[in-house]
Amino acid sequence: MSMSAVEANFDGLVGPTHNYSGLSFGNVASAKNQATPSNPKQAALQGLAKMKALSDMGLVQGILAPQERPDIATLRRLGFNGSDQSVLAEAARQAPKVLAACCSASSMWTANAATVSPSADTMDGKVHFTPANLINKFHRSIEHEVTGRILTATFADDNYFVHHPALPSVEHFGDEGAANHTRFCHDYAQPGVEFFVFGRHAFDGRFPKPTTYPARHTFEACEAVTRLHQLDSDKVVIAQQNPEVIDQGVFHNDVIAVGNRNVLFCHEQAFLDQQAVYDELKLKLSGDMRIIEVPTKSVSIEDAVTSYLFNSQLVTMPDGKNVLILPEECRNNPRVWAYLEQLLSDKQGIDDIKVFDLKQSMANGGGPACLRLRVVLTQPELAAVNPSTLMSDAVYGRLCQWVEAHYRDRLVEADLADPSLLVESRTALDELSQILGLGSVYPFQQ
Ligand SMILES: N=C(N)NCCC[C@H](NC(=O)CCC(=O)O)C(=O)O
Repeated sequence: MSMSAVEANFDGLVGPTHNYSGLSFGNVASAKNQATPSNPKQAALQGLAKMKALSDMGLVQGILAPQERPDIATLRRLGFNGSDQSVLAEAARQAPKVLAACCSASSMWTANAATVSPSADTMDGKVHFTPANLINKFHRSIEHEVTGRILTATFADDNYFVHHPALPSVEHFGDEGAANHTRFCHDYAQPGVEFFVFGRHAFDGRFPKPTTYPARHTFEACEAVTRLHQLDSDKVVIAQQNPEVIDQGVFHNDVIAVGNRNVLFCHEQAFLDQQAVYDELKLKLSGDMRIIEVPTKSVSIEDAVTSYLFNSQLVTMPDGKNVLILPEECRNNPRVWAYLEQLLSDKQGIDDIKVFDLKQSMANGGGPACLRLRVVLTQPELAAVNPSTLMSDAVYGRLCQWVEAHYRDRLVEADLADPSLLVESRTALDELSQILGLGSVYPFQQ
């Protein structure tokens, strides 16, 4: 049986409470931009413009809804009570940082929504999803339940899709999802090699770990997901990230490496035992595997972290050309830009680049690749996806209108306690769940 398959990108729509609260220790941009006023409207429109552009390039583009924020249900679990207004007011008075965490729009970075294994790789021939528990950061650890509901409403048909609950929410199984997962293949429809990257071992003290910043993702989480997704261990590579670069702000592997099909584009300091990682990938993929390694002398770790060169999307156009989708910060860094010009003229396997303005997301450490969850789908699987979640001219127009109608263009921390922001957000999300045909996925709708 021959079957064709495509890689779809499901981007997170930025929610109405997008703000800069400095919540992510180890993420340099998040710390640096704490207390800067944000522009949720611009953030959402920048994200939508990228989605529309990729859809116009002939790629399959999906949309994942944001979460309900402020998260009143979580604030109630933490002991705030009374009316929703008094929950907000008391949280703002007693614990403003907890309130900020319960207002983060961080679910926009859907590279952290889940790990996804295409049906060609799994024993039961279904697409498997495991939402990431994101246990290392409180504001992100409260995402996975609703993420699971949104994924289930998007990929609903259980003939094709399997949804697992998140791993146990303890640091031993810290799981950051697809930000630390890449799938290599020769053809999307054929079995591929799934590449999992972790920051530290939880149960084995023999291995190095970072000393300044946290390693969010564990080896044990990677192994658990490979079991849940029924992957063939001959087609799985699990590698440790270089702890020294985590300590320089590389909080996810997708800040230092990106891969697609048979191409791996990464920095020379990305992995702990770099050559062994390459060897195992080459052995398990078999056939042509292309590794484009960027040396420190061309691009330092600091330049990689500030420009987000590796947080690019590496996409294959319908004509087979490989294109890097980059944030504007790459063009603003002369060393990174010179490297990119060289890369294109060397013809090493990347044929073109496209640059996007994603400043609102970038200021919280989220580049083009953070904003998308990749889902490889066969034609029948694609036909089974909730059609309202797929980008089109009509959906784009409708969503831009929706953002214009409901979003503010300025938000500072003090605004998070504003009871009208809660009303605005719920009104917007209620309408959005209808536009995207999701049913009742939010706590306020239950
Ligand atoms: N690399 C990938 N795939 N994702 C980027 C996630 C950025 C996110 N930032 C934040 O959550 C900052 C929120 C704040 O500080 O307000 C994080 O650190 O988890």
